[in-house]
Formats: sequence, C-alpha cells, structure tokens
Amino acid sequence: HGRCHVENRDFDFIIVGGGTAGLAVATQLSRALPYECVLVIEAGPDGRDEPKIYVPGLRGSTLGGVYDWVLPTVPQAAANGRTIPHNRGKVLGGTSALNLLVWNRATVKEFDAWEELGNPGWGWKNMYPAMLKAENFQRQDGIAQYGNDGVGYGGPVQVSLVENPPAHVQACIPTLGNLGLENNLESLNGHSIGAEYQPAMHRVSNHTRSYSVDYLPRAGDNLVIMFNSTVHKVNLDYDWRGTKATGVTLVGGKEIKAKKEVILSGGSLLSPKILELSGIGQKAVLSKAGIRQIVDLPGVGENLQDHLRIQTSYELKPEIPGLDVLKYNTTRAAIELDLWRRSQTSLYQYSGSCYGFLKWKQAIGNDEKLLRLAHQSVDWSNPVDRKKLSLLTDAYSGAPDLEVVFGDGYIGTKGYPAKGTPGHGKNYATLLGGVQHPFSRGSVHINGPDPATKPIIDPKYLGTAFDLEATIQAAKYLRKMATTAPFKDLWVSEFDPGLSVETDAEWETYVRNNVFTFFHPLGTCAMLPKKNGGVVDPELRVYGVQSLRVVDASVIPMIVSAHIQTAIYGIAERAATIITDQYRW
Ligand SMILES: Cc1cc2nc3c(=O)[nH]c(=O)nc-3n(C[C@H](O)[C@H](O)[C@H](O)COP(=O)(O)OP(=O)(O)OC[C@H]3O[C@@H](n4cnc5c(N)ncnc54)[C@H](O)[C@@H]3O)c2cc1C
Repeated sequence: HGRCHVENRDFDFIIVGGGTAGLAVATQLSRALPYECVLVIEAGPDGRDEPKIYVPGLRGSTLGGVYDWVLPTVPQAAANGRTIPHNRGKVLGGTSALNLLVWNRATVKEFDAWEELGNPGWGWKNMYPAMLKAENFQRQDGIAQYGNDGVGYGGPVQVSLVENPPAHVQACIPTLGNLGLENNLESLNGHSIGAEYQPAMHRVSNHTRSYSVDYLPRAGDNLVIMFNSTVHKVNLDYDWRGTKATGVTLVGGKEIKAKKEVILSGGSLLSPKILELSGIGQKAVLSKAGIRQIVDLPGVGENLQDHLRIQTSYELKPEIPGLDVLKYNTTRAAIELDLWRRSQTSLYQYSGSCYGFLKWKQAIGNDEKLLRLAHQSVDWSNPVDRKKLSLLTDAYSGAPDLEVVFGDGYIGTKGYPAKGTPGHGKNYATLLGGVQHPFSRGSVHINGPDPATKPIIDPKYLGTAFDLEATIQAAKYLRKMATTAPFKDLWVSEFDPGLSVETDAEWETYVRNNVFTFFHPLGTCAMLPKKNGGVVDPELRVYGVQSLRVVDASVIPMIVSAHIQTAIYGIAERAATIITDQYRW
C-alpha cells in the first residue's frame, strides 16, 4: 500500500506490544481489514537473527539478558521473604521469544468456566477452534508419541514432537504408568489427564524455535512495526458524554493517533501499568502514584494468578547422557552447536519434555485434607475462587490439579553448580511439580508516575493454607516418581532437596525456600463482569472507555491447567474475529 508508513502520525489501529498476542492480533487484523493501517509498537528490538532465541537448545539463555524486562516480585512473605524474578520478553515476539517451548492445552471444563464466569462465546466450543488456527502440527518420521486428535494444521506456529528424548525423559511414561497413570496420546484435545509427550513450538525443517513472529509473513503490507519504542500512556478524550482512546504517547513525548482503536498487548505484568499511567484504575493506587484518575476501574492490576512450581533434582549415573554437559564442557558445546548449524543430530535441537496431568486423588490417594484446606482457602465472595473449587472437588471435571514434568538438565532454584563447587561437571534430571489452581491472588500496580519504573508485583505465593499444602504434596509426589522404576534406576543421588528431607516440617521448609513460578502470571485485566472485578467485557473492551481493548494474558479470568501460550493465541485469534466483525463493511 505504501500509505501505511512507520513515520505516519496516525493509524487506524495501534497495537501496544509486539509480543505473543500482539503479533497474532495485528497480523489477523491486517489481513481481514486490508484498507486499514495497523501499527505495532514494540519496546524491544527485532531479535529474529539472535541464535539464543532461535536455537531450541539455547532456550533459557536469554533470561535476565538484554531481551528481558526482568520484573521481580516484592519479597514473598510465605516463601521466606524471597523475591522471585519474572522474565518477560522485551523483543519482537515478546515472551514467546524467551519461553521454554512447551505447547499444550487446558481442558474443556476450564474454558467452559471462563464462559460461565460471565463471558458468552469464550467456552471450549469457541476457544478450541481459535487455538487450533494458530498452529501447524508436524509429524516427524518414526515418532509415535502422539495420536491424531487435538492438533491443528495450516497455522503459523510450527509445533512438533521432538526426536531422541534423553533416557531420563523416556522414563516418564513407564514410571507414571507404574504409578497408575495411563499414557494419553491425544492430550491436546481438551482431555489432558494422563502421562504424555507433548509438542514443542519447534520447526522440523531446520530445528528452530517457532514463535509469534511466524505470523508476520502472513500479514498485509498495511502492518507496520515500530521497534525500540515504549508506550508511556494511552491518550484519552473525555467530557460529560464519556471517555475515548484517541492514540498513544511514547516515552519521550511523541504522540500517535489511532483513528479506530488502541489495543493493549503488553502482557499481564505491563498492560495494567499502561492503563494506570493513563489514569484508568483504582483511586487509591493512582493517587498514591500521583496520577489523576480519569476512569475509576478497581479491577486493574488485581486478580493476579500464577502456577506454583516446585522441583526435585537427581544426579544421573555417569553412563546416562544428559544435557548439562552443554553447561560445563565448552568444547563439547561448540561441537554440538556446529552439528546443529550443519543440520545434523545435535543436543541443541532437543526442546521437549514429558508430562503427567493428574487429579489429587490419583497422585496422593486420600485427598480429604487438601479438599478441606481448599474450602478454608476460598474467598466465597469471589466467583473465580468458587469456580476453581468446583473443578477441584468434582472428581469427574477432567480438569487436572497437578502437573508433573520430567525435565532435562538441572533447573532447580540454586542454578547449575558453579565451577569448583560440589556437583559441577555432573548431569542431572529435574522433576517439576505445578499446582494448577492455587487460591492465592495477588496484584501488580505502578510504583509512581515514571514509565521507566518497574511495577510492584505481589503474587502472594503460598498465601493460602491450600496452596502451601498442595505444593508440599506436589514435592512429595516428585520424590515418589523418582523412586519408582524405571526412573529410579537412572540416578545416583537426590541433589535437591536430598533424601534426608523426610518429615512434613522438612518438606515445608524446602517448599518455602524453593517455591518458584511456572512463569504464567495472568488475570490482571480480567474479562469478568465489572462488579466482579472485571476490566474488560467479553469483547475485550475496557469498561468505561471507548476504542480501547486489552488482548493478552491479562484478560484470562481464571488460570487453567496448562502452559498458557496456546490459550493466549486463542484469545488473540478470537479478538481479531470480534474486532474485524465490528469494522468490516
Ligand atoms: C521463562 C518463561 C518460560 C515460559 N515457558 C512457556 C512454555 O514453555 N509454554 C507456554 O505455553 N508458556 C510459557 N511461558 C509463558 C508464555 O510464554 C507467556 O505467558 C506468553 O508468551 C505471554 O504472552 P503475552 O502476549 O501476554 O505477553 P508478551 O508475549 O510478554 O508480550 C508483551 C509485549 O509487549 C511489549 N511491551 C510491554 N510494554 C510495552 C510498552 N509500554 N510499549 C511497547 N511495548 C511494550 C513487550 O516488550 C512484549 O514484546 C513462559 C514464560 C516465561 C517467562
């Protein structure tokens, strides 16, 4: 078109944040509305030529670096005052450029819960096809790890099962089988309970990360991206008739107009910040920060939910090959990277893991204590809590309570042992446990009027009696997995926490010192009725403001039992359909 140019002062749509959801919604709008100009404003650089991003085996190496916002929580009282860092992508693709590649899906009843919480059209019936649109499932030769149902074809994000899992990952299905969990070959079809290999966002042709930037080749030339540009706030016009978003102001003062809409896709820890800096939010938060309130919206930055994670780790027998060798042996790492570059079998192409999803009863037998604590931990006035409780107590909900992961390499909270310390030069397997529906609910708010200041993040980890006990039970179940064949025959010693940890009190201490995040913060601009703390309506429009939507993980009303990117792509796809229907003539 040529008429849509990055130097323009006005666009039809401005998308704030070129991340996971942002690039998906922007691309789909540009295709469906070819006569409109769509601008994506991304705070970070392009990054598509960065090996640390596109080599699957280098995943994790960007955390804490230049492509990461690094947003720490405030000290978490119930986690012994520890601060837990939240990594967030500050680069094209957002957090999909930094994440650990897991591609899985939550269950039918959980998406139906979103709908039942007051959001017509957001149940499984609509979310499932929207999620499938994002993906292209690739079957590799000779891989029988997945069946047929539950995967999509023809979408931009390339997903596949990964060849040659290491021995300790291969032990997953038989070990969980010996604990009574059946192999589930179609775990992405809304019924995830079982033991399963799941796809990774991995392009088979050249073994690279596939992520939200893979939407862009499908975009029209009416889509324009502005890099290294941070939005300070949304510009609002307001009078007695109401409030309307008219564009954005960048850090540095430049203003850009949006003739139709501003769409916030800054992610769950940064979209609330943009709303608050614009004067949309809770009175007390805004006045403390010295921001004049324009729209009173108490839900902004509240309802923060996340998956609780705990892990145990095992030093592998010397004859079991592991992936930590890439950390301690630079010569071997260089050889493997060279093999990867020449498209030959390499440790750097490996990007998968194997999982179990369970109800508590399957994991621990007697779940009475946990259910009792759940009843005590619920905020009965909160519909989201009541929904979580009903999924937890319904033995037939099909919504798992516990996720376990057979991870490759050392991924404990201490970090891989430094050179010269005990444990260096060894290979490890890490088992991870995730509590799927914790009851603690936190918040994220601005810390003053300066857009350069990081937000105050308080997830209140382990903040309820249920959350603490559930995390302890998760940790104990990991030990049970580790001591079950065939996994038990692969290791020589338990590195974290160490087999001396046995009593309930010892496990509690371990959990408080090591509880971590699965990096799934969400819910901070929740799609809920306003009276229930909602920030956006079922069309993702911010209450009380015309022409302003939020499209990212912030709108998720209730956390679901899966890694959340498939749900985020589904949200972006649905948002694009909703917006297009409004503007197509
Ligand atoms: C270490 C880690 C591992 C993970 N592993 C997995 C996994 O394996 N599987 C899975 O499903 N999920 C995983 N997740 C979670 C998942 O990746 C994220 O939930 C998801 O990518 C978030 O998408 P989003 O669109 O909400 O936000 P993001 O993708 O974070 O996008 C937000 C974008 O907005 C930009 N932005 C923010 N503020 C501004 C501003 N003011 N101006 C301009 N631009 C701005 C940011 O730079 C960013 O590009 C992981 C997360 C982390 C951190």
